[in-house]
Amino acid sequence: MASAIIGGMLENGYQAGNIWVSAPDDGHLQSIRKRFGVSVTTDNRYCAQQADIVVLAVKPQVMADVCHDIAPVVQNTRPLMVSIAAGLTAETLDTWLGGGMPLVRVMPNTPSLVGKGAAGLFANAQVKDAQKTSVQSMFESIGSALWVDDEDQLHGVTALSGSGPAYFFLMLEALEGAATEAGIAPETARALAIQTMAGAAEMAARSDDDPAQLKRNVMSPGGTTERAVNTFEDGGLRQLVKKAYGAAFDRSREMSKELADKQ
Ligand SMILES: NC(=O)C1=CN([C@@H]2O[C@H](COP(=O)(O)OP(=O)(O)OC[C@H]3O[C@@H](n4cnc5c(N)ncnc54)[C@H](O)[C@@H]3O)[C@@H](O)[C@H]2O)C=CC1
Ligand SMILES: O=C(O)[C@@H]1CCC=N1
Repeated sequence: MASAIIGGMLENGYQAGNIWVSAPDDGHLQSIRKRFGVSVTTDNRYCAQQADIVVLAVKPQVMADVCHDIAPVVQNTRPLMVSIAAGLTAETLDTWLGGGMPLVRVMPNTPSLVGKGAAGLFANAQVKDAQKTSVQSMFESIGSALWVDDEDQLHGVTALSGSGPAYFFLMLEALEGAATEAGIAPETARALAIQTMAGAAEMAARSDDDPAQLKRNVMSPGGTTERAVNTFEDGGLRQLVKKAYGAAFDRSREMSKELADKQ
């Protein structure tokens, strides 16, 4: 996710010379330096010390250690902290960082890698408007960025756009599999399925009609689509989507509680 953010920022006029990246593996860092021209270090404290904005992009399970390590530095320099970790609340992160920090939580997604990300953002009370604008333009450089007023809504964003790419990849896998079994060459099945998904998404984004109407426009009475859509409905697709969404939502809440207990 960090590489996606850096790539998007550089393509949109941010200067590589203003970006520092820290990670434990020097080999990995050197490939990032070559790819993006950014400055690199294995020292998280040194990295944090350089910054007006510190983006925390590690896995939730290692976040406590990273925050405790940089807390003395950021308490001194007071940069804006941005976390992209799933589940970890602003309060938990702020506690780990020593308290009183301006902090934005972002839930991005992997299509950020191709500039088509969808991110939900939440700012704590310490964040100034100018800082909100800076974070918003960072994430708009890799897709769309929408604020939520209530941090709890980030669970809903995680279950929607954070995890969402996987739901659509699953649909692609299933469609491609069905078409291949019916005799279409695998590469043709994949190409047609991908283009159909991309085309449908583009139409939904551009059209004044809602998805239900766009769906009806494809369903000729007595035709093939009507038969397939009825099969989805009869098979309980809506209930299944609701259940899967709820499972991701509940897991996000559960992770918040588990991680808040970690010191
Ligand atoms: N993968 C996804 O679809 C999404 C991930 N996220 C969040 O983004 C965060 C990162 O996830 P990914 O990019 O998928 O993981 P990743 O494993 O690809 O990246 C984690 C990075 O952290 C670095 N790292 C590990 N230990 C470190 C330490 N002690 N100090 C500094 N850097 C360290 C690693 O070098 C690695 O580059 C997670 O918190 C996750 O919840 C959020 C939205 C979507
Ligand atoms: O699956 C996860 O926990 C992370 C958060 C959203 C996407 N990947």
